Amino acid sequence: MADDLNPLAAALNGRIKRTVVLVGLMGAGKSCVGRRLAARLNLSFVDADTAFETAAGCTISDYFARHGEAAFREGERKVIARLLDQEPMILATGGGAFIDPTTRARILEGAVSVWIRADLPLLLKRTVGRDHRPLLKQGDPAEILGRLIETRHPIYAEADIIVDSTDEAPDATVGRVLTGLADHLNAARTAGDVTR
Ligand SMILES: Nc1ncnc2c1ncn2[C@@H]1O[C@H](COP(=O)(O)OP(=O)(O)O)[C@@H](O)[C@H]1O
Ligand SMILES: O=C(O)C1=C[C@@H](OP(=O)(O)O)[C@@H](O)[C@H](O)C1
Ligand SMILES: [Mg+2]
Repeated sequence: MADDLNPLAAALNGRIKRTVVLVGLMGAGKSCVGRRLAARLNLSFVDADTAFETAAGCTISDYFARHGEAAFREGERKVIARLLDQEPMILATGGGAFIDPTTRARILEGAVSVWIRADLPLLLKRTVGRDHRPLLKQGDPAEILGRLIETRHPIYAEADIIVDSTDEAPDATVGRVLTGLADHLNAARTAGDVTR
């Protein structure tokens, strides 16, 4: 129930000193959960994909078609570096952002990272019929996502916090992120890390 989240969010009031970066595969729910999480924590929400599209003046699909994936990755890296220099916020990244070694190093050094983890059936269910993800149009989405699970999951596992997204309402995942953040900050405090 949504109201159960209030005490969890209240316990984090004033304790978020670094941007919280959501990572994970397409369809995991980073954008959806990130927006709700930000509202709960009274922090601003930015979706790195939207920020990229604003900077580029076109959709990610159009950008891929015109300039290719490598150019997108370069722009994505710059957009996220700029966002990480701003005041703490909730930042939903696109699924490939944390895979870039430079972006990953910056996130691990200066932010709190949360992997929103979901299994293949759920990722498929949430991405089917949506046509704004160019990578999923390059073949069979199940095969593509299956391959990305193999290559990317070990990298997402480097995140500070791991939260499972299940076939429940988005607020169930928001609650797990809030709990994960509280545990993470408590552990950092116990370890004497006052920067977190
Ligand atoms: N429990 C849930 N958590 C997150 N997203 C959900 C959930 N249930 C349905 N969705 C839907 O799944 C779709 C994909 O989510 P999105 O946030 O765009 O994923 P991502 O940004 O990780 O690619 C959205 O349409 C969202 O509304
Ligand atoms: O996984 C990826 O490489 C991508 C994920 C997308 O974002 P979402 O994960 O929010 O769908 C978007 O950045 C682009 O289509 C590439
Ligand atoms: Mg997204």
